[in-house]
Amino acid sequence: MLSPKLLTLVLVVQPGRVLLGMKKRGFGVGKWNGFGGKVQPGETIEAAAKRELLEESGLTVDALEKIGNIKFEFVGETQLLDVHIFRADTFSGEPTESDEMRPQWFELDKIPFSQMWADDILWFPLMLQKKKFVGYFTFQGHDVILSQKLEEVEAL
Ligand SMILES: CCc1c(NC2CC2)nc(N)nc1N1CCCCC1
Repeated sequence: MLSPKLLTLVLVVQPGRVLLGMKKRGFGVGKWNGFGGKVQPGETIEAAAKRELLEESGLTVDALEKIGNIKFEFVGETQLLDVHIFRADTFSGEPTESDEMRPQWFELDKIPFSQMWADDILWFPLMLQKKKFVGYFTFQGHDVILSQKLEEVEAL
């Protein structure tokens, strides 16, 4: 079995709103999502999360809070995706469009879940309540969830 592919995802949250990016190319193009991507060899997961956030949104963060870990299996593919999810409540800089992402603030009652990965509507409420969670999703293609496990945890 291949080792899981490590990925990062950062949600920047301010009172009453969350920053999402419209993915302009590559994996998940056309979806709103947090900011993230691959962990490079020799890089910590947290350093990768900060790097990807800066590259994709122009924002710099001091503190990232580990809030979730979700593993994704796609039927017919051997590589598991292992997404480490972080929340940032403070940042510096201005959200800036990049080659990858077009950032936009969304009020918490207007999150565009129909244009996001199908898992997001399930764990966003936990993230917004500052709960910690672990999950395992089996997808058929990119849109159909065949099985899911999502549980709150005391610590990650
Ligand atoms: C792992 C894919 C994925 C996802 N679920 C997909 C159906 C499996 N959900 C959300 N929000 N972000 C995801 N990535 C965050 C890290 C960068 C790549 C996209």
